[in-house]
Order: sequence, then C-alpha cells, then structure tokens
Amino acid sequence: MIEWKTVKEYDDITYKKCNGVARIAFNRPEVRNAFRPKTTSELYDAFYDASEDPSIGVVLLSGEGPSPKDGGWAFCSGGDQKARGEQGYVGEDGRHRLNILEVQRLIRFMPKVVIAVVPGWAVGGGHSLHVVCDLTLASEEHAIFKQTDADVTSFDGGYGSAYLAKMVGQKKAREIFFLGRNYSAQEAFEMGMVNKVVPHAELEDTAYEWAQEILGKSPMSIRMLKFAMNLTDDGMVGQQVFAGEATRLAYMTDEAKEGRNAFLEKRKPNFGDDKWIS
Ligand SMILES: CC(C)(COP(=O)(O)OP(=O)(O)OC[C@H]1O[C@@H](n2cnc3c(N)ncnc32)[C@H](O)[C@@H]1OP(=O)(O)O)[C@@H](O)C(=O)NCCC(=O)NCCSC(=O)c1cc(O)c2ccccc2c1O
Repeated sequence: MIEWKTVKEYDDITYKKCNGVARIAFNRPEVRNAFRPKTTSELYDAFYDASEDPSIGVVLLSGEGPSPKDGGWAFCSGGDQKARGEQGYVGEDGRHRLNILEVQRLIRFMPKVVIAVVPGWAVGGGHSLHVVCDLTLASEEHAIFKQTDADVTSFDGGYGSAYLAKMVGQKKAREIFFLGRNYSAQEAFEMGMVNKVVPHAELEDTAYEWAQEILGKSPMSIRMLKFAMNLTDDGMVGQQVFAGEATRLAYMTDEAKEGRNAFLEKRKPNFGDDKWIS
C-alpha cells in the first residue's frame, strides 16, 4: 500500500509524495482531464517543486478518474477547447497563453525521471505530454493514444510530433498525426512509445515499483544519462543542460576551489605543476 501524502491542494491537479516519488495528476476527469491555463500553471508549480526537492528522484504524471459522468478514464485530452480564444487558451485573467510548452520543457530538462502513467485517453496535447516524459506505462484495458491536433488546428510542432517521429519512426508518426486514429496500449507498445502495458488495477503500483527501482540507482548517473540522451535532439540547449552538469562536477575539484579562493584572497591562482592531465 503506497502512503501518498498530499503536498499542496490545487483546483485542477492533485499533487502527492511518498518515499522519494512525487505524483502529479490531472484532476478534471469530467472533461477527460483537458487542461486550461489554470491547469498548466498548477502543473508548472508542482513540477517545479518536485524538481527542486532533493528528496524526490522520480515524478509520476497521471490522470485522476474515472469520470463521475460516465466512468471514462483519461490521462489527458489536451487543451480545453472551451478555454480557447483567438490567440491561444484564455486564462481567468483574460490573457491568452500556450504555456503547456513551458511544462513540457520543465519535464524535459528536470534532472529527474518523469514517468507518464496513462490510465485512459492520451489525446492531443495530452499525447504530447506522454511523449516528452522519460517513460510511459499504460493501462491495458483503458489507455488509448490519439492525435487530434490536425482536427482542431492546435498543433505541437516540437516534441509532440518531431520527437515522436524519432521515437516511432517517420512513417508511423506521420500516420498518427495525419489520420488521427485511436491506438491501443499494445499498439503503442509495439510502436515503441510505451514501455510496458499493465493491467489497469496494477498500473499505479507498477509505476511506483519502477520509481523505487530507479531510486536505487546513482542519482548523478541518472541525471547525466537523461541529459546525454536528450542532447542530440535538443541542440545548443541540450548542450547547455548537459554541460551544466559538467560545470557542477568541475566545481567539486581542487582546481575550482583554488580558482575561487585565489579570487577571494586577491592572489594569483596556483593550480599546481601536474595539472595538464591527458
Ligand atoms: C478525448 C476524446 C477522444 C474522448 O472521447 P469520449 O467519447 O470518450 O468522450 P467525450 O468526447 O464524450 O468527452 C467527455 C466530455 O469531456 C469533454 N472533453 C473531452 N476532451 C475535451 C477537451 N480537450 N476540451 C474540452 N472538453 C473536452 C467533452 O466535451 C465531453 O463533455 P460533455 O459536457 O459533452 O459531456 C474526445 O473527447 C476528444 O476528442 N476530445 C478532444 C481532444 C482534442 O482535440 N484536444 C485538443 C488537441 S490540441 C492540444 O491539446 C494542444 C494544446 C496546447 O496548449 C498546445 C500548445 C502549443 C502547441 C500545441 C498545443 C496543442 O496541440
């Protein structure tokens, strides 16, 4: 039995933690967990907290359910079409935003593993979110993957499509976007965009077990590996993020301490005679 503790109360999401794992879940099951600007702001806030918390190593992203209206399950059905204005999705403050992309970047660049736990529909921007997560586990009975971006003229030209093509191949990614069909968890697994198909009743426990297995690994290795695997697809930003970790490691050397101390003591640094190792 996982003893989740609520970290903070939100309107559109739930946010809990337990033994090194954070669980963030969409909580609008009556609209298949569609996101509006309030949802994305809350998601960003929770992901930022999980990213900054040194006791958290793995984040699960899921969807609460089932729907009280019809019992349907969803991970996320993308942008709430009722919140769409003429320049984006309109928040309570009347401003137009597309800030799900900021959430995507936080997932992509956080030095922790993010697992999409898909209990039902993963559609549109919800599909893109599972793509950007490091791993995906899907409900055997209820998960359905679908891209409707080209139906509603709200398209993800970044990770949701181009990175998906790296994952499942160009032809399959184009089929997913151009035809907008439904794919079962098993079909998504066979395409390479789902890591494991799990009986619905075991989905959360399996995600938690995977998280605990990852938490047993070297945190430094996990973050370096995540950023190394991101690097080739992320251009200069990927290099920046990966190199940031190299800088952090450099800070831990005697050389870095000498450089800092020499500056503070207003003297020339002495890095030693045998500093040019090969
Ligand atoms: C998800 C579905 C395939 C589920 O179908 P099903 O038949 O099971 O359920 P219903 O259709 O009856 O839905 C139940 C209930 O939920 C409401 N609902 C579902 N999805 C949404 C939604 N996205 N927005 C608003 N409301 C939704 C539905 O109206 C029903 O309510 P009732 O009151 O009538 O009971 C199917 O629902 C479906 O196809 N949904 C729409 C999926 C969709 O088109 N999503 C948007 C894609 S675009 C996107 O997400 C997106 C957002 C961004 O912010 C971006 C930003 C930058 C780049 C790209 C972005 C982007 O692509």
